[in-house]
Amino acid sequence: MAGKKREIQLQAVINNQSLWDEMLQNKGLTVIDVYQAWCGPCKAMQTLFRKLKTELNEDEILHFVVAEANSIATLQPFRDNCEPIFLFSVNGKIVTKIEGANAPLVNQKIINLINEERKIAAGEMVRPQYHEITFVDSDTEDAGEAFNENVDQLYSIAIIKPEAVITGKTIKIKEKIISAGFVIQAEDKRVLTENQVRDFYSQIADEPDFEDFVTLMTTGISYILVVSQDNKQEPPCEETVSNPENKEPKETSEDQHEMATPTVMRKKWDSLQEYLERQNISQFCDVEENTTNVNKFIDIFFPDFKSISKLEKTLALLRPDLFQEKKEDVFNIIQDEGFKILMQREIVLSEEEAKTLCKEYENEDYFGNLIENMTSGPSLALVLLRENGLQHWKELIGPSTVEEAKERLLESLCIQFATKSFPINQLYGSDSLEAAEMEIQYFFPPQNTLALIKPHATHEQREEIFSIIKEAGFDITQMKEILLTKEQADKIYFKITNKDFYKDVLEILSEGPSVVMILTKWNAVSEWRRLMGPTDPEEAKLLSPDSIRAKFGITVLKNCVHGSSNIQEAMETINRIFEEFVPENSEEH
Ligand SMILES: Nc1ncnc2c1ncn2[C@@H]1O[C@H](COP(=O)(O)OP(=O)(O)OP(=O)(O)O)[C@@H](O)[C@H]1O
Repeated sequence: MAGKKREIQLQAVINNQSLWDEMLQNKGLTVIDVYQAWCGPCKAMQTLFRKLKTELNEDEILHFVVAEANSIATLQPFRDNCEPIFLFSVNGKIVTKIEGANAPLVNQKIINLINEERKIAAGEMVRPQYHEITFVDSDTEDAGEAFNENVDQLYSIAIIKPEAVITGKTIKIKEKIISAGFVIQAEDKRVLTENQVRDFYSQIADEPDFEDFVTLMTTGISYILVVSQDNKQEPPCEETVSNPENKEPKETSEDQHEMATPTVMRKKWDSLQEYLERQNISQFCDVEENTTNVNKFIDIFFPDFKSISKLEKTLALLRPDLFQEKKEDVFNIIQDEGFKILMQREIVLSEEEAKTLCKEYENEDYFGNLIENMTSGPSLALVLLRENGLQHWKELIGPSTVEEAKERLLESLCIQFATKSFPINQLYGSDSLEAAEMEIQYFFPPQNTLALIKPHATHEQREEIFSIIKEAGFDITQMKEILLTKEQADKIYFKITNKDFYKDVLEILSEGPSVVMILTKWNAVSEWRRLMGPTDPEEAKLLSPDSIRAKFGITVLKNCVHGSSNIQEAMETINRIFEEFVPENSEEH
């Protein structure tokens, strides 16, 4: 069989360089599943490929192949890669790659590229100038950067139209988007210019009432969202629809209530457009998913977006001696180098943790002393953020041992902060983006809290609170707008239902819909309480003038927001209000 191209079910097997070169002659899109001989092609994705093959029905321009990394010279950089890799070749050029069996991402990429091919074939679009990607060996020093190139996040642009904004549907639409596992990466509200409308809606420019449509779109505020698939969250496989009969959206309050129920889930691999259509809300929100157009509109609406999305997080650690003696010096350097400290935490490492962190030195004479030193007092763990942050921190701190730094990097922080008794770099930085993610999860495990924006908060105040939440680094993991009946309110305020003032709390809550959210980040419960400020807005104004209650609270009852008091209460209320929610964090299972 070696050297022969063989059709197995839907994927051709490429197992030598000449078959690879031959494959590059394919017209249209070829999806290449790069596999390792020892583990075989990715079985989990076969179902997706089969589905797409049938649904798209494009035998001439859609091909699937499996290629064995070790036997093809071009694929050498991927040898021994543990994760599956999917390459996308268009007319013989590898235009992009996705690491990991991320079905929604792969699905969307294929649909986008095939849609482009169809448009090109129909003369509706000129073939873009593809930038062919280069493969970098994951063992090389550039691994961090290479990984960054590989993270092929797929974005969509969604425009919530003025008629939806003015009739108060914005939050409900955003709530649906978030509940389905999409992530709103950026948003802006503005009155679109005529040119922007014409550009975004160029495909319907020939329709007879287009000019009226342009007028409508330019006479009120629209919301523009950049939405991505949440890579971490697999949407549920099966669709559960709370009320399948209700196909026609209505403008009534009943409709609003229907839209607020979060029980309609995204089908596996739905695109944002498909999802909104199935939710009967696509008439309020238009979506652009074509990669080329999305990039263009991101540049127009969010010119800083790309530089922001290049920001990298890394874990940094100041070992005990350095933390005690020179913390300020290190902080000054961190600031001067343009890093933002996202989180920081003092931690006394257990022996086991120190041994895991210092595993690379376990055969050295000094290993015992090293572990003793590492466990002797608090270390400081930091999460740093900066463009190219991971690599930059590694370069700053230098090699992991003083001996090595003396040989080749005298200007490194390793030398600057070296002590006679300690042969190891007093500073640590993650080795790769994957390692950084795991280490950050370890040192800063995410926690969930339940947050509420009370009905009296105005639309503008709500928006400002969302900005404060984002700015503070929370993820809004779930969100719904609901009228809190007594039954619902009891689930949140179960600890105060016997208080005299509880009837007043219920009255305040009955004045209109509240926004209920699950906020997620390290230390979420106390962080959210800190952002809220003291219960009484008057006290908040004195003690915490920047807090939400100081800014927007009116009275103790109308204090704008609520948050769980402790982790236990957060877990209980989240379970009661978001019954379908399964926390990712083991601490909360
Ligand atoms: N003495 C009071 N009189 C009137 N309303 C009160 C009083 N104490 C609390 N409340 C209202 O009840 C809500 C819940 O009370 P709780 O004792 O749980 O307050 P909290 O933990 O300080 O704040 P929250 O739980 O809202 O974050 C408060 O946010 C406030 O609106």
